[in-house]
Amino acid sequence: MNEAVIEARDITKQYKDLTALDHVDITVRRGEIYGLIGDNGAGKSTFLKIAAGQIFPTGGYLRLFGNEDEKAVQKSRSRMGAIVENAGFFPKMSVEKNLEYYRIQRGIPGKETVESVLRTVNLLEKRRVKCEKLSMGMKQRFGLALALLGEPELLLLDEPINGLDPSGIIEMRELLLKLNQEKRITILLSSHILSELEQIATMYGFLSRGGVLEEISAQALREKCAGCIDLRLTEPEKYAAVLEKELPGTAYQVLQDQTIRITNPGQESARYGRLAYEHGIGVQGLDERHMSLEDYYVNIKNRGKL
Ligand SMILES: Nc1ncnc2c1ncn2[C@@H]1O[C@H](COP(=O)(O)OP(=O)(O)OP(=O)(O)O)[C@@H](O)[C@H]1O
Repeated sequence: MNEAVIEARDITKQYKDLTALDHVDITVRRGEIYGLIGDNGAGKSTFLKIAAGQIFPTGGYLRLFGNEDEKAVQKSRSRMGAIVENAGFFPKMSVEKNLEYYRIQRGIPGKETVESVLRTVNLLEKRRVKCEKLSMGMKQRFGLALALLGEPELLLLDEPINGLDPSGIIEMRELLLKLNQEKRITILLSSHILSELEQIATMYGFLSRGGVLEEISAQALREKCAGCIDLRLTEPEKYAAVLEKELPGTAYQVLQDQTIRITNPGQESARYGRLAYEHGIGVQGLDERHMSLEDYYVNIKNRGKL
């Protein structure tokens, strides 16, 4: 297992009487693309801001690149790049001049750095364009260029695909994959667009109302979502009992709408239907499906509410 680059333990953030984060444990390991998932107000941005050092937790601690001591944590932030707030820039200044300004301000050596990051994010030909003239997608990539200035090992990105059109989304997805795979940059990002996240993330953290519901690797999640069969039945409770007796060990959930969901079915779907008929239970519908990240999220969120 790769070393942890972020270890958040028991992190709490209190804003007067509002608890934005409540004893949160999150571990991000080197090489991962870690997707933070949660509804509006779940605490994603708050966590990213704490990791980026823009705000401080009211409880718990954060270990960065193995450092826990306050000063060492602060120092190790030079190894990360972040777009957490909207990337600040001087609207009337060109893309290149803006980046050059930030390079100098942050004490990053090498005049060629600006050209190199512009090439990485595919903005080299827009170098002389004023920032205010950039499209939304270009602004997002400009923000990424800013975050990449210090050659970070870790990127923190809050909603990097928010507001992008379909081609902007594809471009950003390919860019993030390239940074992760070719430059070996670990990425922690939040997104509401689960179908997008599903295409790049290797690890997920589900946040709800300031707490972590679950951390799970993309591989484990794929296995869990490998397939399921939804059976709509006249007597779901009776069927559950039959299932436990006839096919012990079958993983199932009783859903609303008279439905039983069998996860990771070990049998052909017809076998589950036959089992109902054999016990006098009517089958009103049988639907074989794969769970998406979105389905999974809805499921664990509902479980969290119980
Ligand atoms: N500076 C602040 N002062 C007071 N409350 C705040 C502040 N910043 C955030 N909050 C509150 O903390 C909670 C978590 O907010 P946060 O922005 O972290 O959520 P989020 O998961 O990023 O949501 P979104 O998806 O809408 O960006 C919310 O209830 C929010 O209103």
